[in-house]
Amino acid sequence: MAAITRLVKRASPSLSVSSTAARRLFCSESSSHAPPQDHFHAPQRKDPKDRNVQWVFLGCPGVGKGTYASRLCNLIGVPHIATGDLVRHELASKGPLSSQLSEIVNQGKLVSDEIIISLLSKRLADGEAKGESGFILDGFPRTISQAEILERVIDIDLVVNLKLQEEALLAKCLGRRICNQCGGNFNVASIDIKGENGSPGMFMAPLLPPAHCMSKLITRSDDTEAVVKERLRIYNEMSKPVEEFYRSRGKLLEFNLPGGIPESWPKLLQALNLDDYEEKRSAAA
Ligand SMILES: Nc1ncnc2c1ncn2[C@@H]1O[C@H](COP(=O)(O)OP(=O)(O)O)[C@@H](O)[C@H]1O
Repeated sequence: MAAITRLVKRASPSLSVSSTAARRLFCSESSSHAPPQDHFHAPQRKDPKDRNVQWVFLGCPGVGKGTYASRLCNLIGVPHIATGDLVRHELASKGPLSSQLSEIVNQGKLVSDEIIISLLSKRLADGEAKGESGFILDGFPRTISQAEILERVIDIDLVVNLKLQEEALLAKCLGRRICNQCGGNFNVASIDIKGENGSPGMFMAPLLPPAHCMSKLITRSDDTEAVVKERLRIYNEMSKPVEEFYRSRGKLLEFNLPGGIPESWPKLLQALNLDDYEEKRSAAA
């Protein structure tokens, strides 16, 4: 526990400071035959005191990375950058990549490093132009090669590995709903796992939308049972090793979700040393 506290303190020294914009990554116009890392310009590395946090959220599909990462981003004032959202945005824009992407995503496969890095670089460059500082990355890196490329160009302070009992993951993915008007994320699954043989039970209440979103709910095209199973398989094969990559660098914070948002959110804040963050921030203002 003490080691985790030290890790979190080291990773979030400037949480209460609205720091100046740190230099981020840019998308270069390099040839499509160049190795993926050549799509990044090396950023100027800044002392963590002079910028906001640069965190990564890892975890299986359905674990709730997006939910917790976006709540934390609202709390600490950094952008939530989810590569899945960047891919879906590209798909919806019907741009040159969209037909290629839709086939890959709807089979539950990973998009190539080259495409994902070019989407991420563009997002970071746009953010820098707007004066953003820091981020929480969600869904990237997802392979060892992505982690290595990222490490070459930017400092990651902390990696939060969210974990949930495996039997809940499929149900959580199948229960996901998005409001096609406001873009809000909801979940209609009610999960009630009985504890047995010493393993704890777990209850997760559905996260229902407000009445005005109810008739506008849509399901992601890749949230079908067959595709989710394939995504879970690919996570175990390609993304699980990324946990060890960061564990060996002393950057991994393991967090077992004890239940739904009401049970998990306060505990996550505690684990991140942010439980009294709002009070500290108003005291410092
Ligand atoms: N870092 C990445 N590398 C490769 N493909 C990605 C990456 N991030 C997102 N994708 C693509 O976008 C899809 C949706 O991603 P995401 O919303 O993060 O899904 P999940 O619910 O599986 O975490 C993935 O299945 C994959 O096809």
